Amino acid sequence: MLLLAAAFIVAIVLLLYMVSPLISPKPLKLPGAHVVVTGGSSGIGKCIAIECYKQGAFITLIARDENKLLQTKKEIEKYSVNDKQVVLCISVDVSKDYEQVENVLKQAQEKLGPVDLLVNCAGTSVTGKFEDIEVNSFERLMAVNYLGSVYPSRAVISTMKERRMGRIVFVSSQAGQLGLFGYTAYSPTKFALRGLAEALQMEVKPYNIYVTVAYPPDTDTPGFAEESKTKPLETKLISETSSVCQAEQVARVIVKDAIQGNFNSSVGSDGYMLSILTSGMSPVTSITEGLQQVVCMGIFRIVGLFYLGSFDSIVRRCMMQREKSENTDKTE
Ligand SMILES: NC(=O)C1=CN([C@@H]2O[C@H](COP(=O)(O)OP(=O)(O)OC[C@H]3O[C@@H](n4cnc5c(N)ncnc54)[C@H](OP(=O)(O)O)[C@@H]3O)[C@@H](O)[C@H]2O)C=CC1
Ligand SMILES: CCCCCCCCCCCCCCCC(=O)[C@@H](N)CO
Repeated sequence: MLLLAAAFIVAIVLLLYMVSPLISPKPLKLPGAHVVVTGGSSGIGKCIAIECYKQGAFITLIARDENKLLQTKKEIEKYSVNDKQVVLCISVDVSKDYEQVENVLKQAQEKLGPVDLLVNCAGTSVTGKFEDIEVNSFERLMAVNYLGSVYPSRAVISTMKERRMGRIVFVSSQAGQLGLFGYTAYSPTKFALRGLAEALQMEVKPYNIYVTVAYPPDTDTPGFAEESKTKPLETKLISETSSVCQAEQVARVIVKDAIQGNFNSSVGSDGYMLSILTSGMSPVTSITEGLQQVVCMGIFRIVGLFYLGSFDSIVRRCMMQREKSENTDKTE
């Protein structure tokens, strides 16, 4: 009986591997490709641009601050691998006006050709307790992190469909896979990207277009330094569960997954577990990935419950500490 079951499983796995070419895309060739990186003037976006440039791509950087853009352009150009390579800078707010975004992307495509890979990395964060976060921050974060990824993607998708090729990356966050203390304004914007990515991927797969969602952990960047200035103690302690990554490392993983057309992109062992655990009904891009999800999801849920328990106890401890110090303040 056991033997029969084992034989059955082996047969299924073999069958799956036989159909695997149907679901695994052909890798994108970066040499000569046009890569657009929003948020390309700083942090993770900058490192993604450098990584692609090192592999021979032509780059368009998009961000608001012109000086930062020019400075980054110079920095990237140090890594050129041939003398034809170009770094184009475009100063625009990706979250304000769709027509403006569409226009600048049209200009970029006139100069450097149709976009082969769009990386939506422009984003920002605000942390704090729900009642302390200003109401307009909820709107602003949704505009920058979510709509700021919708607009550039919407502007390039028709050409990608016509060419029957293209890659789109959405940079979400581990905070887009689980909700944590302090991230009531930020997390929903990153969860939203996942919904967008799943729906879009189903639409464009027959056109040979592949979508990647990246879920980076805390990463050492100017944005992270800014965020840390006002982060609640709870958020800090919870985040310390996993260590801070280098932007170069995160960028390398994202570029590799985008080239391969992987739907999911994660860094580190926590990232791996979270991605398996939260894979839900997301598309699968390799048989091995699917099998890992089937086998590990239950076990990782158990691991996750322990993490959640420790997060709850951090929150409770901080609350008691605060109440205690408020009481001593009163009696003094
Ligand atoms: N660092 C981290 O710990 C993590 C970051 N992430 C995500 O990765 C992405 C990059 O983060 P990080 O490298 O830390 O960020 P940085 O703050 O270092 O860089 C953000 C980039 O986005 C640009 N940008 C911001 N707002 C806009 C806008 N409205 N229009 C156009 N460009 C804009 C900035 O340029 P300018 O201000 O000139 O416009 C800058 O180039 C974000 O989406 C973030 O949420 C995810 C997980 C962890
Ligand atoms: C099996 C389950 C394992 C669970 C492990 C959970 C670890 C949680 C740590 C979360 C850190 C939050 C990252 C947010 C980063 C971010 O987006 C901001 N820094 C942006 O600036």
